[in-house]
Amino acid sequence: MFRTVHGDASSADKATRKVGGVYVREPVFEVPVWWLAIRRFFGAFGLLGRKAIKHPVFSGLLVLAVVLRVSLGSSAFGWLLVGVLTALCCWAGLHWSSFERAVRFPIVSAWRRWWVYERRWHATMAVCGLAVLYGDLEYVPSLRQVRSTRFVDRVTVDMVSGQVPEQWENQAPALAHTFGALSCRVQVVKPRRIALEFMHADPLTSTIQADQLDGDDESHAADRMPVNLRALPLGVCADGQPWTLRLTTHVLIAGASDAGKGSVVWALLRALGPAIRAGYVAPWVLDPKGGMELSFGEPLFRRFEADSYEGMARMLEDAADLMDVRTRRLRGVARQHIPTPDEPLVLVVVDEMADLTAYCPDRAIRQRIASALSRLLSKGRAAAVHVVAALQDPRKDVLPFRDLFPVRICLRVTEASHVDMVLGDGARDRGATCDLIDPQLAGVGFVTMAGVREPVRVRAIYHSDRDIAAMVERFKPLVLQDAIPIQRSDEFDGKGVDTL
Ligand SMILES: Nc1ncnc2c1ncn2[C@@H]1O[C@H](COP(=O)(O)OP(=O)(O)OP(=O)(O)O)[C@@H](O)[C@H]1O
Repeated sequence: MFRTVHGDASSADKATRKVGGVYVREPVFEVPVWWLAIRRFFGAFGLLGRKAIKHPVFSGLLVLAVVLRVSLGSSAFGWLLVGVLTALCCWAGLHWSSFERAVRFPIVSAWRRWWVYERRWHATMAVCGLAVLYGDLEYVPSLRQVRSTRFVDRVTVDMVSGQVPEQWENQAPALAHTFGALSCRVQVVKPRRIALEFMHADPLTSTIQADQLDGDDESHAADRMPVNLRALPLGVCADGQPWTLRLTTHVLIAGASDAGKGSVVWALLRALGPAIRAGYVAPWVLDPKGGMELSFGEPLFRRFEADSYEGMARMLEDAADLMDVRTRRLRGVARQHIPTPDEPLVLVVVDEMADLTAYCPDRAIRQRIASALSRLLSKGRAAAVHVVAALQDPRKDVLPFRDLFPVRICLRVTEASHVDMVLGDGARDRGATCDLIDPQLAGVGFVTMAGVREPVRVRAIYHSDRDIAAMVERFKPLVLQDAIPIQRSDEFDGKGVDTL
């Protein structure tokens, strides 16, 4: 292999290097200075050319500007520039979000790539032990792409051979500090490629207002579900993107007192608002805390029980029976019940689950509740009978069925051990530090999301009493349907139906 060596290094001693434990003396050629100058000159052109190809939009605009300047002359070109700037300002004023996506973010990305990352890349990789030495050559992970948004820089990196994402996860705090970010998260894009998400501003420190994510589209056709159950907007993720929930199964919301569990429930009810109004979703609500939290929303609910444990046990049994009836009807016909106004999705909302499963003083009722809940949680999904339960204490003796909730949201908890109980083993080690959430940040928590290895930090929309009153007025059902026909599962004979 030939290397360029300079000055003193051209002496025979310095041209000696160690390869695989053996010292090798390489040949040294004397090269005239004029040849080196020519090589440098053309080398610089080559570099420029490569940069131009790498950034085609920027180089295209530059070429266009030069061509226009030459063909139009300076004053016409000046007016053209003023026109373009005015058009950009109008665009920004009229539709800021599209302007940000198309103009601001690409410019910010290019700037941050150069100023924040590229300048310090090599040194940072070396200092953090992410550059690999092989023989006397140093292999540095290559920085492929930087995409900046308002809160996050997503830096795509090709790892060098022999590296695994865990090495980068171990260095994530050091990388965050070096590049001046609040945190760094490592995501695997594909084998050998990862994305580092540097959060440089936290969108979750301010309260998310009810109208901030108001994407309700009430112009849907009357003959289909007016909301997307696979992406119900509940709040904002730490990268500034909307936090959406897939309501195709049961959901557990865990968090200490005042952690903001109520705000998640209200955000969910609001996201379902158009479907509640049109009758596609029927909330059956149990508020064992005496109706303090959820009674405001009573006009939205098909059934509401806040006073008696007996009534709550009865409601859960009814839901389980309804589920059984639907399951029998679906057998051999379909694998999933499609909600309609006549056969709506039943959303069983329980404000404090421990009140029913652990603190209810009547043992017989507790057993009825446990039996109905375990039936619902093990089978309710296909029959579109979903349970959404809030819970303060996630220990197994308080909620023995917590593993039957496929979707789990963990807000602030009082003990580190609670995090893995809610989100699953290893969730806290992967970054879900729910026990460290600032008590001032009610509604902030972590969720696991499909396709993302690490738990995602989120904050729920906050609904004030006035927002809730407006929501109730806006989404109360158009037709008062106070009954869902139910056949008791133990009496099912395929004939008549009871009506509750
Ligand atoms: N998403 C949020 N954003 C901002 N503030 C919030 C949010 N959620 C709740 N809060 C604030 O925290 C307080 C407690 O919230 P909430 O009643 O929802 O908590 P909780 O977890 O249901 O408590 P508990 O279990 O004691 O009923 C609210 O009164 C409100 O002031």
